[in-house]
Amino acid sequence: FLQLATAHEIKSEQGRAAQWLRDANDRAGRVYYNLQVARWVYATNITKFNGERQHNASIMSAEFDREAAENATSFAWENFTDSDLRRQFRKISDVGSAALLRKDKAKYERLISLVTKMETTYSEGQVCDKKGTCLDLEPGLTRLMATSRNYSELLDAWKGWRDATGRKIRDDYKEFVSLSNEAAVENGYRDTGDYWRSWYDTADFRDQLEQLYEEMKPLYLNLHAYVKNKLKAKYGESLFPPSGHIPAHLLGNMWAQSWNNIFDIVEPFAGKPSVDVTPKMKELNYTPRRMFNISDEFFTSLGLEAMPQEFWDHSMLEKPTDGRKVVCHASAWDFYNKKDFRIKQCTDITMDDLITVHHEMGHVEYYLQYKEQPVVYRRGANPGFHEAVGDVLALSVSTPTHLKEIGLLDNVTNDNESVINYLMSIALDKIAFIPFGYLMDQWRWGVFNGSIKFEEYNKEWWKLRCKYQGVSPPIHRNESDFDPGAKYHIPANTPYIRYFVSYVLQFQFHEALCNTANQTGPLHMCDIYRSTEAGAKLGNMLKLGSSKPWPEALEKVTGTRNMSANAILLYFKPLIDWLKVQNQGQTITWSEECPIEYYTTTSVPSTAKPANSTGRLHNGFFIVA
Ligand SMILES: CC(=O)N[C@@H](CC(=O)O)C(=O)NC[C@H](CC1(C(=O)N[C@@H](Cc2ccc(O)cc2)C(=O)O)CCCC1)C(=O)O
Ligand SMILES: [Zn+2]
Repeated sequence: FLQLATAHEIKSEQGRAAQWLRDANDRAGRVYYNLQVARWVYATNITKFNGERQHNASIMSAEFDREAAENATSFAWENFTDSDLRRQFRKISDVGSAALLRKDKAKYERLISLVTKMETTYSEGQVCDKKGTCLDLEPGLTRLMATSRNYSELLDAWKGWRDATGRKIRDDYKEFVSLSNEAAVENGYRDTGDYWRSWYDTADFRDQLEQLYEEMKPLYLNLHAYVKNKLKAKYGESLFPPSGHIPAHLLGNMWAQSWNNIFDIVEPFAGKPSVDVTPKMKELNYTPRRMFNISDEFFTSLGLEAMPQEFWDHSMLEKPTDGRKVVCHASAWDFYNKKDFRIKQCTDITMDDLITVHHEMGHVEYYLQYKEQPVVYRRGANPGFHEAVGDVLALSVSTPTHLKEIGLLDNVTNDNESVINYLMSIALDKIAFIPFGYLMDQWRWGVFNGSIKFEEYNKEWWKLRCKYQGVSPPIHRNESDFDPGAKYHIPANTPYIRYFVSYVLQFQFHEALCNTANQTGPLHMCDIYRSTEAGAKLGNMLKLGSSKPWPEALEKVTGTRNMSANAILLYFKPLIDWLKVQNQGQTITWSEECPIEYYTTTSVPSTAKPANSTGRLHNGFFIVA
């Protein structure tokens, strides 16, 4: 047919196809708007009724996607000469899990019901003490993990959270995996992980990730060794397994994924102006609204879009006090009508949450910048780009000079010791995260491709946690536990490698924008505040959405088409050198296997007791006195 077709016929078919696409994009906008509204109503008011409404909206949206993909096949789009039409058709033809709808509607309904059920179990999770006082994850358990310095109190919260969430969704997750894989195969992929990686459109993606991890590993090993020594001094050597791992509940965070909350324990040089502005925020009676205004003002100082009035009118910036159950895990929302954009966050008055505010607002800025694109292109260049935007600005906001400028620091000293203190505070967030950001989807891809069996979900999770993060479970674990399920993104089925990619990209963007802003000092002191040139460079990339391959978007900002760890290593260079001196003569690695015996059954012999321990280590367990 094509050989015979004249250029004229192809041209007229492309004309018809372009018209069909415009119409399909318009209809998609309306369908997705209704889906987002239903999801928002449920996330901000968890009730049975709202859950059913959300479920039905998800079915409608999936039906639309499937039908649009079906109609797209009536065009010979693979042979179009117009590469943009081809790109739009390729994206419309990829329906994701909605492919299962075509094969078996009941299975698709089960798939989305399982995700809603797991995410709801997670969001309703609580830990109650003997007196019946119950703590939610936000703010109660998060504050406890950040501020408690009591080994067994931390352990109770750590174990309690896992009992209240992971353990409860273990079987649901197993069923979810098989349905999700069935959908992926129906959509033309080997398994769900294969589908998720396709969004990066990079042939050797896993090799590139491994390479980036290896380049950053020395920095992590040195930080881990230094922090472990400080924690041993604090809690006592005997509570640390001889294998070299750090018990996972001592790092100031429920998942040991960022360690900034234990800065006071690891601070290199005492007596310097504090880099933790949380006390100052409380002293100045900061409100969530003020935190969001600070972030909004940073974006507009760059010449980027301000949050529209609808954002301020309809966002949920605080945890409701009217008894409503909500999904507190922060999130940013595009309603695909070019007008409604929101953030839902149970904002706490902390530096951590000020960073999160910038992170979420970064998502909304991306939505605002690409809102004129066809709906199929209203995505990040790749998911890592979407996660990097807010964090890039937060790197500037976190500098002592910027914090002083906005009144959160009284005085700034930039002698060498202050610089080390500052870099340590940022490394506890950014470097500590690297192995966690890497291992989350290593585990999930293994589950999806079948190399990690259901009977070993938890064992394989802890093998990765021990190998990459060098943290170990502070209490015996078995296969009734499902510790991955205690991390939001697993029950909520949100992919995670995007954050690892973002932590690499955000330093590449930071370096490039600092050059554009003529910031000539060291990279870690750069603040792009008020640089409209930097803002224009960033904005022009954000406007692309996913309309171009991500290396092209990266090149527009940084001049290179490849991810590179050079920028993050440059940023932390003074700290790396300092840590190497601190760790001289020390072993900075740990034994690969976990310092804990596995009970492959689903119960644990009575001999192994929870560790409210004397600290004596007995075949991997802390035994009762
Ligand atoms: C409708 C919808 O779902 N929208 C998407 C956005 C989109 O795709 O358009 C969305 O809002 N996702 C929520 C998710 C929330 C957070 C998260 O989960 N962060 C990771 C890792 C991390 C931690 C610290 C940090 O500074 C940066 C990353 C974690 O907490 O483990 C919680 C706190 C920060 C970001 C997010 O914003 O990425
Ligand atoms: Zn994000």
